[in-house]
Amino acid sequence: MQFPLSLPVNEPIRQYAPNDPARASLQQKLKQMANEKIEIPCIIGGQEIFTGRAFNVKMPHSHKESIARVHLASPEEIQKAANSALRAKHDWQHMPWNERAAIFLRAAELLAGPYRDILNAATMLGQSKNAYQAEIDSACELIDFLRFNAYYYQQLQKEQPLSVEGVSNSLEYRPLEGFVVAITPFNFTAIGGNLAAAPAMLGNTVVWKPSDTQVLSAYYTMKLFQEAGLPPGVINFVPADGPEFGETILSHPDLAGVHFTGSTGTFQQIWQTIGKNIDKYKTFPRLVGETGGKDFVFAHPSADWESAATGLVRGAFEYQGQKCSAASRAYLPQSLYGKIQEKIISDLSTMKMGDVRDFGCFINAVIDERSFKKISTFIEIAKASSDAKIIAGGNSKMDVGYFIEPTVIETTKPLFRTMVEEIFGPVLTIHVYDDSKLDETLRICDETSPYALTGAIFAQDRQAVEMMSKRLINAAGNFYINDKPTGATVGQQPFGGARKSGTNDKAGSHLNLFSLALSENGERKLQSAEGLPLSFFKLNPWNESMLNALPRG
Ligand SMILES: NC(=O)c1ccc[n+]([C@@H]2O[C@H](COP(=O)([O-])OP(=O)(O)OC[C@H]3O[C@@H](n4cnc5c(N)ncnc54)[C@H](O)[C@@H]3O)[C@@H](O)[C@H]2O)c1
Ligand SMILES: N[C@@H](CCC=O)C(=O)O
Repeated sequence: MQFPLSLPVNEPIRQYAPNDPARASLQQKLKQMANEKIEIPCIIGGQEIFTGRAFNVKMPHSHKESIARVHLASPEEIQKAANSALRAKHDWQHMPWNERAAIFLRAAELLAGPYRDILNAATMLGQSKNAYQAEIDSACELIDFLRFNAYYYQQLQKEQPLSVEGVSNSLEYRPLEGFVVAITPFNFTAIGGNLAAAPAMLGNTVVWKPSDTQVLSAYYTMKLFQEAGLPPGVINFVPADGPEFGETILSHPDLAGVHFTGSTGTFQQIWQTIGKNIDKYKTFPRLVGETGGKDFVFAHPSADWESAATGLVRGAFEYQGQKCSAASRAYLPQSLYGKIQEKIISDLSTMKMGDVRDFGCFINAVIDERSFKKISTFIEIAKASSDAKIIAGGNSKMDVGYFIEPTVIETTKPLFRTMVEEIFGPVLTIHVYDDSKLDETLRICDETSPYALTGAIFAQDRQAVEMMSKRLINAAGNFYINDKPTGATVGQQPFGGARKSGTNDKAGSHLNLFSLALSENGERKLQSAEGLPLSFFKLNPWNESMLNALPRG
């Protein structure tokens, strides 16, 4: 590895076009993986533990096919994982930082090479992503997280306080005292890997609980880290029942931090449990949580209607709307609505839905039966209401896989239920506003949902862009201008939201490293002739990011 590190470039995205050899190679890996049924153990202190408390991993798009059996940790293994993290801490923390970073940079190289097909195939089969959606997640985004975080880690160590004559000040960047818990969601393989790897790179040791419905790709991510040379016990891989895991791990006295991504409800539960246990801990655990969203697209009458329609279709329906950033409510002016509606319906009619192994399918399945039923309930609510009508999609079937058509609801009520609640599926609700009611509609958009994750405005009038950006400043952590609200790229659009969307610690930037995984320690040495004693102070610069608005032209 080359140290010092230079600023990385984002990993190029493979397209998997019909005659591309990369496509044939990925198809072969899909075939192989679909035909094997692996046993997935807990990996604690480097040891594989097959607990026998097992369940089958099924493909969401073909739920009669099971591709793995996962062994869940009981409270006993969860405790073991915490103890293993504590045992590994001393040696790991004292390894030179560039040696630790080198392990994760090696993982990035392996993932860009021989592991690419493995992680992409596991993400496609286990989470029902098409090849392109898997590529931007489990290959490119995870590679970027690993490379950029190593670079940011290097850079932030250069952040040192002022020293004046006779006084030498320094900041030491060190891991938290205790262990860190990474609790990760189903929808992004890269988020799972990053939530575990980022604190580890900084010298923390970690207990990682992946989601039940992402465990296949999480397991291969863990194998990748091991192959890259991660010492035993630095990351302990513990598939487990969520609430049981929470109750057990969050009462451990050495809990130092939680690195979480998932729903708002789960994060609130974690926070409450930590509050309840606050007297038990040796330190105040750091809490970093990126959570739910009800992301909007707002078109101004000056908008380029074609861009707005494309932004809506891609923003709402890529990966079946199961991105926390997915557009799920839209405010469109009456003057443009006819043309936008026509293009949305026409674009959707070209999108094939089906199995991920058919590379022609843009739309695949939603993650599981629970999700299928929840999303279908929202569609039924719209069908039954006189305040709403379905203008595209609306059908679903689960005989083979959990398939829900991309569905567009139009409502006359801006506070209709599907405009307010997170659905996390392929459902977009549109409210058409009278052009003269722009001001009132902006207020409604800002006040409708408890979340503030992503949002996009479409406008060509520069004064309108300025005015709308100001009016919606607290409504989104990632704010897009003339672009869809999804697809943040590491290093380019640090990602995270405020209000009920999380602690806004901006994954994919140095701010995330400051926020969770570092503790800082400043020292002032007075070296006067009188021989004044050493004194000591602490700095606390880990405030929430100020990056609320990240305009992109
Ligand atoms: N803001 C972001 O960056 C971001 C990114 C991805 C997903 N999300 C959000 O995640 C949600 C979808 O993911 P999900 O369905 O996997 O979320 P989830 O909240 O159901 O699960 C997340 C993780 O928490 C675990 N868990 C559940 N109950 C727990 C408990 N009581 N204690 C400890 N752990 C517990 C789960 O097993 C899983 O590993 C959506 O709300 C989406 O908006 C947000
Ligand atoms: N970072 C991703 C969303 C992650 C949440 O699911 C995006 O910007 O689309």
